Amino acid sequence: MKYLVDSREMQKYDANTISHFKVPGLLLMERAAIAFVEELHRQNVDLTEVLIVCGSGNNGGDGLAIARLLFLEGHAVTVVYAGNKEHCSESNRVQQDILNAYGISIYMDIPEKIRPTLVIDAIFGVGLSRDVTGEYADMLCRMNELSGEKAAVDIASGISADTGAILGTAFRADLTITFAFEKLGSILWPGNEYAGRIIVCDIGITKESWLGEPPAVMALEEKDFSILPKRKSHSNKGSYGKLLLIAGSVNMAGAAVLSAKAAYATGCGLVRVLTPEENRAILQCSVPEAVLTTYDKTLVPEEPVLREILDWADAIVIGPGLGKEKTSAQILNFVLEYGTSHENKAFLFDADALNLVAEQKNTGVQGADRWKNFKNTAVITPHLGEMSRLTRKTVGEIQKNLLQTAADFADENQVICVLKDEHTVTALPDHKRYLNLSGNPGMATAGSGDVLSGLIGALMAQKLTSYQAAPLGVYLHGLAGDIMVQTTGLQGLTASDLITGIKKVLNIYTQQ
Ligand SMILES: NC(=O)C1=CN([C@@H]2O[C@H](COP(=O)(O)OP(=O)(O)OC[C@H]3O[C@@H](n4cnc5c(N)ncnc54)[C@H](OP(=O)(O)O)[C@@H]3O)[C@@H](O)[C@H]2O)[C@@H](O)CC1
Ligand SMILES: Nc1ncnc2c1ncn2[C@@H]1O[C@H](COP(=O)(O)OP(=O)(O)O)[C@@H](O)[C@H]1O
Ligand SMILES: [K+]
Repeated sequence: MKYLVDSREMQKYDANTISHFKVPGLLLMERAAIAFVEELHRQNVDLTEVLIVCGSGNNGGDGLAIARLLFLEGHAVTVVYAGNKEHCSESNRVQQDILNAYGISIYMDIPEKIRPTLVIDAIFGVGLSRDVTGEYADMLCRMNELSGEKAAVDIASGISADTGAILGTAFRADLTITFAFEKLGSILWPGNEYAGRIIVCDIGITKESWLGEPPAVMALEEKDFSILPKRKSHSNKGSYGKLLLIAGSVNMAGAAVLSAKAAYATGCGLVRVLTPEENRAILQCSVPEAVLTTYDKTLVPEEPVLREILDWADAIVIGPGLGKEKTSAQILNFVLEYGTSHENKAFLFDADALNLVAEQKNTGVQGADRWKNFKNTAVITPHLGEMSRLTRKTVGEIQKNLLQTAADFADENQVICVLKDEHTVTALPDHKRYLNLSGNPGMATAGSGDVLSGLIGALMAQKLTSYQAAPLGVYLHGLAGDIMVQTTGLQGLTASDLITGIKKVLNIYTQQ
C-alpha cells in the first residue's frame, strides 16, 4: 500500500517534521535540492544550459537551492525570480542570501534569446492557493514554449495538488521530481498530463510525521495481493464460494457471459446465472461451467424461486446487461429488499441495476436506494455516466472532483462506491479512499466493466470482505489489462483478453 497526499496533508506533514521532530526546514529544503539534482543525473538530463524559475514560497526556495548546487557543479545556470523578492518565505530569503554570497545573479524575467536544454519550474508547489493569473501566467506560458526538457519541482506549477485541476495556467513537465509522497494532483486528470514521469524522493518526511493521521487516499501495490484467496489441497468447489449473477437481457447476453467467465477466472467455485430464457443457448455454449436459472422476460420468477437462489449464494452481483424492463426492475427490488435482512451475503450493484435505482430515485420512489440499510455494506460500480444519473451531477462536474464525489456518495449511501475512470476511485463509507494506479486506455472497451463486476463478485464469494474485494478487484482488473496489452496493443485489447489477463495475474501472485 502506498499513500497519496493532498496539499493540506503534505503541508501538515512538513510542519510536523519541523515542529514536532525538530528537523529544521532548511535541512529538509537542502535534502530536497540534493535529491532533485541527483535525480537529474540519474535520468541523464542534459544540463548544458539550465533555466530555473523560482517563486517566493518554499517551492521557490527549493529552486534557489537547486540552482546553487548545479552552479557549484559547474553548469551554466540562469536563475529567474517570479514574484516579489521581499514578500517571500523565511527559507526562500536565506536561499536568496546564499546565492547573493556566491555571486549568482537572480534575474526578474526570462532573458531573451535563451535556449535552455533544461527548464526547471519552482514557482509553486503544494502552496498554490488560487488561480494563476497576470505575470505568473505569462511566465508559465513562456516557459512552456522554450526549448529543452521541462522538469517540475514537487508538482507542476498551476496544478491543484488536491484535484489535478489546472488553476488558470500550468507548467507542462516531462519530469516531476516530488518529495516524500506522491501528490494526488499529479495523478488525477488533467494534472497527470502536466506531470510527465513522476519520481518520488525521500527527504526525511516519513510516516512518523503523520503523527497518527495518515493520508486519506491509498493506492494498492503488488504486495497487497497477499490477501488473495489461495487454493488448498484439501478442498472442493464448495470451498471457493457461490456467486449468483443476475445479468443479461434479451439483447445483452454477452455481459452475463463476460461476468461469469471473469468470476470463474478469479477462482470462484460455482457461478449461477439468473437470466431470461432467450440467453440459455448462448450461455450454455460460452460458459458451460455456469449453472443457469432462466425466466420468461415478461414474467418475474416466483418469489420462492428468487429466494431460493439468493439463499444459495454467498455473493450476488446484479446489473451487467440486465436491461431496464419491468421484470429487471422487479427482480432488483426483490434483491434490494432481501439485502436489508441478510447480513451474511455480499452484494454488488452494477450497470442497469444502478440506472434503475437512479430512475426510481429521481422519480421519487421511496426506498429505491435501500442499499443504505444493508448490514453488509454493498458495493456499487458506476462509470461516470451511471454516477451522473445517480447523483444528478454532470459528468464534467464529477470528473472535476472524482475523489470527493465518490467519497460523498459512499458516506451518504453507506456503500462502497467504485467510481470507474482512468484512475478508478474506491471510496469506503469510513472516509478511506483508494485511487487505482493500474490499467491502461486499452481497457476503455465494451464489456470491460462486466469483467470487473464478475471479478469483484468472485472475490467476495471467496470470503474477502467487500472492503477488501472492491479495491483489490479494481487493482487486479487493471493489472490484467496491463499484462495483456503487452501482446494485444492498446487498440486490440478486448474484455475477453482481460479474462485471460486475470488468470495470468493470479498465476503470478498466488503462487508466491
Ligand atoms: N519547509 C517545508 O515546509 C518544505 C517545503 N518544501 C517545498 O515547499 C513547497 C511548499 O511551499 P509553500 O508552502 O511555501 O508553498 P509554495 O508552493 O511555495 O507556494 C506559496 C507561495 O506561492 C504564492 N502563491 C500561491 N498561489 C499563488 C497564485 N495563484 N498566484 C500568485 N502567488 C501565489 C504564495 O503567496 P501568497 O499567497 O502568500 O501571496 C506563496 O508565496 C513544497 O511544494 C516543496 O516544494 C520542501 O522544500 C520540503 C520542506
Ligand atoms: N483510460 C482508461 N485507463 C484505465 N482504465 C480504464 C480506462 N478507461 C476505462 N477503463 C476501465 O475499464 C472499465 C470500463 O467499465 P465500463 O465503462 O463499465 O465498461 P462496460 O460498461 O462496457 O462493461 C472500468 O473498470 C474502467 O476503470
Ligand atoms: K513547481
